Amino acid sequence: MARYELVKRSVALITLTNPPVNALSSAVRHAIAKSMECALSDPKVTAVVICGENGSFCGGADIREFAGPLKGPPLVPLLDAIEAGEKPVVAAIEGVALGGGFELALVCHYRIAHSKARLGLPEVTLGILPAAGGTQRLPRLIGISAALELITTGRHISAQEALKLGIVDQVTEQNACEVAVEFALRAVAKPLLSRRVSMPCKPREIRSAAVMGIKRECLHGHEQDLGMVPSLGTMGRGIAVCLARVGISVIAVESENKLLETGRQMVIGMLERDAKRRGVSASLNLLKFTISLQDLKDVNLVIEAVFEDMALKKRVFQELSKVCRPATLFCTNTSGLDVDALAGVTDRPHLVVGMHFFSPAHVMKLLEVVCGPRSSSETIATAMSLGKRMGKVRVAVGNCPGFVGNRMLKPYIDQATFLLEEGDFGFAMGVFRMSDLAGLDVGWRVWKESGLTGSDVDPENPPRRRQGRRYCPIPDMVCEKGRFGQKTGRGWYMYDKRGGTNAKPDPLIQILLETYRSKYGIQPHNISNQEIIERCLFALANEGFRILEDGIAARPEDIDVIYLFGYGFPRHRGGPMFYASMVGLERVLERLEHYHQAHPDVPHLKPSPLLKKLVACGSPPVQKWREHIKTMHSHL
Ligand SMILES: CCC[C@H](O)CC(=O)SCCNC(=O)CCNC(=O)[C@H](O)C(C)(C)COP(=O)([O-])OP(=O)([O-])OC[C@H]1O[C@@H](n2cnc3c(N)ncnc32)[C@H](O)[C@@H]1OP(=O)([O-])[O-]
Repeated sequence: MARYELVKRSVALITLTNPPVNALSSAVRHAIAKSMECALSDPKVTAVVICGENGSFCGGADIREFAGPLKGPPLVPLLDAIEAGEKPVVAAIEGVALGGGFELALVCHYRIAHSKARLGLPEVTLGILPAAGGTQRLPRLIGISAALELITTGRHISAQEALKLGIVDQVTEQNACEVAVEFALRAVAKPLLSRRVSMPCKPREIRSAAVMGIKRECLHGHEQDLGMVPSLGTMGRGIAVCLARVGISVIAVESENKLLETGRQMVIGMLERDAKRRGVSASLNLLKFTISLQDLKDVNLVIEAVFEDMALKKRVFQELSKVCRPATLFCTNTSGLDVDALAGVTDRPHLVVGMHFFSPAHVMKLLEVVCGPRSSSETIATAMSLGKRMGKVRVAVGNCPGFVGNRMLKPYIDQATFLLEEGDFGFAMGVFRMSDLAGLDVGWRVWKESGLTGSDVDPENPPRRRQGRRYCPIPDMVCEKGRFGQKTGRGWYMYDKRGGTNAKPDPLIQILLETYRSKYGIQPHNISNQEIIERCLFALANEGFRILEDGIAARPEDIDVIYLFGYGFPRHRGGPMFYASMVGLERVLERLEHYHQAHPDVPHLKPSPLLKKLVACGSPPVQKWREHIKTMHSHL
């Protein structure tokens, strides 16, 4: 029922022989157990390959034995023992690996599939669930949502899809068994721990990383030849410094020699100042600067920090897929773009993750690690552990526009814009100062991309409303005047120079406001500090409740950490969610209801269902909110 032979002098080849589909009958299970015992105890054997006779790996539990009592060794402990063994086991999958056959492949440390192979967990079609570890191992390998889809539909997938999902390590057109034997020989010296799918996920050790950025100016004109245009922008420089100062070798990518030299000097200067301050020597020998993407072929990980433009980022990842080794992790430093859409253009979606650094990256503590639906647990664990090594406060978040921090910022800024006043709440800076610092053009571009403003939008039809809700066009008007904030020396405030930080009220903004109000017949009235605080901060927390409901953040404390470390939320207030609990959820709900009634065209003021639910449950303390949240993100 299984043939055992030694090939290439050191590989134990176990061939299942139970026609027609090598199902796991009691005799087959018995033969596998005996063969594994031989392989693990024979010192000549350094690796094992399991395959099936006649071009079929294994069709699963033997349906013909379903009616009778269980005989022979049970499958689960047998599979656990294969996974736990100290010699690498490679599955050579030809034909089918279904049900228990797929589960057998999942306990092997590596999986090689023939291009025509099909894999799946069809148990649901028989009215049962996978019972030999598939429901546990598959989600660990490819994430809950992808695994759940396969388990609940029973769908068979092709070898190519299995490769994309990260289920198999290699697809071959040749004899899968022969390829697997060669693969097994190469796997002999490698550590097995991270290959055991059922074991807790271990992060990879990152020794070398590449950081690449593209300046906005490079967006147009050169885009056809991406290999030539990468350039180390502000974020890229900060990230390179963070990596080098913790002992990781860094290749920083620039687009041309002139930019390369400027970038090199800036990074070296930053590292030297940092080392002096800390009383250590600067790790300059870890840095390499290049204008060739080919130099990235051997790095463990790439952090892409190009200009925030989806088309551009996609092209970068397509190029990286061609250049880098298949095992290289790809991280995108984006402040809100769809990480999964980027993963989708690569040849390794499971190795793609978001790393949202905050500017300046070598100073700001916060790092949002954005888990795409296809990011593998190992990829996320590696990004989290790399962030830890870089001294960051890491928060794993889900993938949605703006993730956690920037998604919550939108209703907060909206309220401030509607009010056009500053609150005095103890924030490191008010909304308008913060917007000037971040750059007003950033939000303007996002609004244009989402069709809220721009040349295609008629601002008067209807006025002050867009996409069925209230819209304040004043920020657009400020941007149209070329006032992008501190970097242009003018924004909501005026500054002594470009890049200056000394903000003064600008009479021109006052004139703009007055003209605007008179055009639309708006009678300005006094707004109390209390209303300013309530509308801004309760809208902020309200979005936080929605984020919890959507499973984008795992717990309210994570949201608070993001706001404390990334957005200057006053420490003594504990973060927006803790603040809401201190004010009292009932009060927050009552005020939001009040403001939503007064402004029914502002959906962000509508109390979230989770807030209502928590109030209905007697307003439990923050640490108990999790018990009331239905949606849990697979990776958080
Ligand atoms: C602890 C348990 C854990 C586990 O989670 C539970 C399971 O694995 S549940 C199991 C999960 N697995 C499944 O649900 C797989 C169900 N099987 C299939 O989907 C298709 O048969 C397969 C795709 C394999 C081949 O399709 P195709 O090329 O169109 O060919 P075909 O359809 O004409 O079949 C050819 C011959 O193979 C025979 N046979 C097939 N499977 C088994 C089996 N498991 N056993 C025995 N025999 C099996 C079939 O009866 C037929 O025999 P015959 O004497 O010539 O009449």
